[in-house]
Amino acid sequence: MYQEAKKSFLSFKTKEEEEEEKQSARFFECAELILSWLSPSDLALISSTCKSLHQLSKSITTIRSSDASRNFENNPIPFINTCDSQPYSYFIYTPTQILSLSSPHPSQQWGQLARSNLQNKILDLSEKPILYPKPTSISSLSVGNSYGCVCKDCLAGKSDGETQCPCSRLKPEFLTGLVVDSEVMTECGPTCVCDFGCANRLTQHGVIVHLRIIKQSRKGWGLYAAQFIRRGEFICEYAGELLTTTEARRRQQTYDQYAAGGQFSSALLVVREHLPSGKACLRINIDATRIGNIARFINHSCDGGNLLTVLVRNAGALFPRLCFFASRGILEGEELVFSYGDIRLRSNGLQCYCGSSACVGILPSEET
Ligand SMILES: C[S@@+](CC[C@H](N)C(=O)[O-])C[C@H]1O[C@@H](n2cnc3c(N)ncnc32)[C@H](O)[C@@H]1O
Repeated sequence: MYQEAKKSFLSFKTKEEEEEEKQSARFFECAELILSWLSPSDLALISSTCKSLHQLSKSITTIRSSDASRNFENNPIPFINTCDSQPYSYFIYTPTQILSLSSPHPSQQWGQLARSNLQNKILDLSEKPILYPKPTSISSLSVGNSYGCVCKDCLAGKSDGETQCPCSRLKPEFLTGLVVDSEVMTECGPTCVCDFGCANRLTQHGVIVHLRIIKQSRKGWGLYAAQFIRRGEFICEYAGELLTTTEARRRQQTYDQYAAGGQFSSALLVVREHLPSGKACLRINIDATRIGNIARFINHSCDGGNLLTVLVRNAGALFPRLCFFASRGILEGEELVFSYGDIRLRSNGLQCYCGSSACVGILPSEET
C-alpha cells in the first residue's frame, strides 16, 4: 500500500513540470534545425553541453560526412577518413561559379535530419541547402546583344562531329577521347532557345560520375573515382567565388600565412585565357577555399595526372568556366589529379607527395 502510494506520488507531475517538459521537447525539435547551420567547432562545443545535444550533433556529423555536395549533385560524394579523426572537411557548397561574397561569415545549412517531425512539417527535404547571404550565380549573367542559337537539335549533323549549331565548337575528338591538351570549347547558354536537355550542354548537368573524397596523411583530402571513368568523360567544373585580381592577391597573402602555420589548404586558382588576337589575356580568379565544390579537393601531380582542364564558354554567358574531363580511362579507386602548373617561384614551397616518377619535390607556386 505504502509502495503504491509512493509510486503514484513520484510519477505525479506538477503543471510547471509538464510545461517544462513540453518546452524542452520543442527546444530539441528546433535544435535539429539550428544545429545544421553550425560550423564543426560550434557543433562540437554545443554537443558537449548535454547528452541529447551530443546525440543530435553526432547524427548531423554522420549526414555531413555522407555527402560533401549536400544534395547539390546527382549522387552523394562521401568523405572517407582512416588516417585521423576529422570526419569531413567544412566549406560552403556551390555547384556553379558565384560572384565573390563580401560577407565575412556566409553560412549554409548542412546536415538536416531527414526523420525530424518538425522538419517534415516545414521543410521540403528535396530542397537544396540555403546559402546565406544569397549569392549571384554567374550563369545568370549574360552579355548584352550576345549571340545564341535557334536550332531544333543542336548536335544533329555530320557523323564527324561538325554541326550547324553556331554555339558548338565542341571538339569531336573530345567525345572519342583523343584530345590531350587544354582546349577551349563552347556550349549553348542562356541566350539560346534550346533547353537543358540540349546535347550541347555537356557540362551543365552537375557531377554525374560516382566519386568519393579520401583523406591521406601527407596530401590531405583528395578526390577519387568510385567507378570506372571513360576517357573524355566530364568530371566536374571548378566552382567557387569569382574574385577581382586585387582581392585574389589579398586572399592569397592571407592563405600563405595560414599555410605557413601548417594544416591549411587553400584552393585559389588563377586561369589565363589567351584571346584570339594573341595580344590580350583574360584572367579569371576562382577561389574555392571557403565556398566551392568538390573540385577543391583535386590534388596536384607533377606528371600532369589523369585530368584535362578545358575552358568552356556558354553562349551568351559573361565568363567562361574551367571544367575537368578524364584525359584517359580512370579505374575505380584511382585518385583524380592534374598539374597545378610548371612554375615554382618559391624554392621553399610546399613539399609535393604526388608520387609520380616525374615528381619535382615541390608544389607549383606562381605570383598571384
Ligand atoms: C586545392 S587543395 C587540394 C585539397 C587538399 N588536399 C585538402 O585537403 O583540402 C590544394 C592543397 O592540397 C595539398 N596538395 C595538393 N597536391 C599535393 C601534392 N601533390 N603533395 C602534397 N600536398 C598536396 C596542398 O596543401 C595544396 O595547397
